Amino acid sequence: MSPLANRLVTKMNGLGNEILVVDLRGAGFGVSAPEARAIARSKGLAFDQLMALSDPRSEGAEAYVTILNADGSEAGACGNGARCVAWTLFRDDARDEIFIETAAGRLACRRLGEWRFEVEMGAPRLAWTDIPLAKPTEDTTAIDLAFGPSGAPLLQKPAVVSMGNPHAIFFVEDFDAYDLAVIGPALEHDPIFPERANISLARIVSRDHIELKVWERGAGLTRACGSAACAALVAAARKNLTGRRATVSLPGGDLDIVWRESDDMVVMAGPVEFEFETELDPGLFADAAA
Ligand SMILES: N[C@H](CCC[C@H](N)C(=O)O)C(=O)O
Repeated sequence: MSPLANRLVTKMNGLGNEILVVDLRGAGFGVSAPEARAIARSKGLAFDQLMALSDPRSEGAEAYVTILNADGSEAGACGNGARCVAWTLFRDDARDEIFIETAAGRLACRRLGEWRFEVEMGAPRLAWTDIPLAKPTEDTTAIDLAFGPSGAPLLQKPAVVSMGNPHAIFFVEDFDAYDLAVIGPALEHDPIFPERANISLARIVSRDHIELKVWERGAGLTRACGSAACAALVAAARKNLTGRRATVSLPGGDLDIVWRESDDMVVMAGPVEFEFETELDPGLFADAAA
């Protein structure tokens, strides 16, 4: 019998961020970008990110998680997706803490409730080489990037943070003055970002509350982005606009983010929603399973 027989595709969302989870552990291989798109196409499923689970690569982890964006590109981090993966793993596990592995490293996931999870997203990477940027930049809280007419740019000097994936955050007063559907793709592909970038607009509501809108690399405008929420809190704290803990309100809802002083860890807590499960078509992996 194919190692892919009787496997499921789980459709979930994290605050409206559309997530597919595919558990391929024990199949002996992961899922490639074309296969991810084939899975979604075969089921007529739209997704922002697909989280493909394969066998863990280190002791004590439940799975290695490959994160694929809607455009097939691979992402190093996905906060909303990590919470959805945690829900699928905790279903059959009585523990309250498990570990998953991603390209960004080993993430601790904790159950806070039946539909609420916390993920330790790792320490922020703040050096220009780690974002990465294409040119040496001393101050990553305000980089040399602008959008709009050179004489009077509409937006300029974003902060940049990597959570295992690149984020640029512009702090603005009035969201309605900017069309992120136009600005996002222009800046996602700006040559300053050799690996492209997720582009966010952040509005400081108070010292512990940020409003955020995100244009996601490889996925476009989404209802929420967990790694962007983490990046925005880190950037705001670095610029002394907030403390090291804030509620981040995205179009899809709120995430609670803390940037721990003791170990530099960024911790994200938020809800997940289960939508449905459907059979995975082994035929999509014909060459890999052969
Ligand atoms: N939605 C995800 C972020 C995916 C990031 C992806 N767009 C990239 O970095 O390429 C989240 O909740 O963190």
